[in-house]
Amino acid sequence: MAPVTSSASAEPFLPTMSSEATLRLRSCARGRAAQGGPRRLSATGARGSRWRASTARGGPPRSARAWPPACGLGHLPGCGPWVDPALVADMTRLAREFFALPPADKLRFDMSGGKKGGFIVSSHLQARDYSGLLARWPDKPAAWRAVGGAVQRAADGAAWPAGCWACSLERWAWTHGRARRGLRGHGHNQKVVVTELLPQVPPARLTLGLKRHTDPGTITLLLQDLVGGLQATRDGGDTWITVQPVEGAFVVNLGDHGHYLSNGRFKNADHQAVVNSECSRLSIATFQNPAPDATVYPLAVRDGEDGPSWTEPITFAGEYRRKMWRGHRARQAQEDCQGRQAAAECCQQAGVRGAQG
Ligand SMILES: O=C(O)CCC(=O)C(=O)O
Ligand SMILES: [Fe+2]
Repeated sequence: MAPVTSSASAEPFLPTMSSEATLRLRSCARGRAAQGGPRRLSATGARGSRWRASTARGGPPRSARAWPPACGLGHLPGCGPWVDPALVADMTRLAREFFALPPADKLRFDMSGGKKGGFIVSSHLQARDYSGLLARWPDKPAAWRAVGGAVQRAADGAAWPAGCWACSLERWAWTHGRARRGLRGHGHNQKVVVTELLPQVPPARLTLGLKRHTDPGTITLLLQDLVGGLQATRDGGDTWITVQPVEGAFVVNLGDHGHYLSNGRFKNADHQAVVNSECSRLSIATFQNPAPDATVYPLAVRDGEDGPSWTEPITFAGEYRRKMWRGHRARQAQEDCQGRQAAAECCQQAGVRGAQG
C-alpha cells in the first residue's frame, strides 16, 4: 500500500532531509501521546482480525461446530515456533542503517516515487522464489539482501507464528466438513516484504502517513518499532485505535483474501499508519498472499449461522484487479467532484449561474 500526503510539496520526502540528525531507535512516549492517547487493543474486543502473535501455542480447535478462535484478538490455533529474534533484530538494524544513508543511495530503491508520505522499499514483484527479492533489494548495507531473503524464507509459514494460519483454517475446515472444492489450492506461495519509514513530520505539515486500507492478501505479519502509529478502526474510520507497539511482537492482520476464505467470519483489518511529530517510524510488513490464479471457494457455513454465506469461487488475481479498479473509479469520482466544486466556486465568484453538472 502506498503512503499518501496532503502536503502540496512534491520534494522527495526523505528522513535525512528532515531536521532529525539520527534515527531514533527507542520508544517515543511524547510522540505517542501526541497521537491522542492510544488505547491498548484488548482481547475482549469485538470480533476483529487483528491480534498479537504470541509465543503460546494452541492446539487445533476442538469444537466441530464453532469457528476456530482466530477471529478475535487472541491467539492463533496451530501456531508454529517463533521467528528467530536475531533475524528480526538484524532486519531492523539493517533497515535503519539503510534509511540513514544519503538520499542518492536510497532513491534508487524507493517505491513511493519520492512524492508520498513515507519511504518504501518493497520486494513488490512478488517473486515466487527469493531471487526476485535478492535482485531488487537495496545493495547497501551489504548484508541486507541476505537477511531480507532469510526473512522472506522464514515467512514461508513454518517459522512464523501466524504464517500457518490459513493452513490451520484449511485443516480445520476439512476436519469439520466446511471445506469446499478448491480451498486446498489456495497455495501460500507469494510473499512480499515491505520496509517502510514514515519520517518524523513537523505538526504544521499535513502529512497523513499510510492511508486507510485493507491488505489484499491472506494475512500480513507486521513488525513495527516502538514509536507506534499503526491504527485500526472497526466503525468505518469514525474512530481509530492505536495499536500499542510491543517489543519483538508481530501484529497479524487478516487481509481481504482471508476475509473471503473464512466466508466473512474473520474480518479484514481496516487500518492506517500515522506519522509522528517527534520520531521517524520503521515498520516491516510481510504480506502472505495466495497463489494468484488458484481458484478458492469460501468455507461452507451451516444453516442458521450469522453472517454472509458466499459460495462463488475467486482468484486472488481477479479480486486484486477488481479492488484496484474500484479504487481507481473512486479516485476519479473524487477528482470529478472536486473539479465540479472548483468550477462552481469559480462561476459563483464570476457571478455565473448553473455551473453544476
Ligand atoms: O506501517 C504500518 O504499520 C502499516 C503498514 C501497512 O499497513 C501496509 O504496508 O500495508
Ligand atoms: Fe496494510
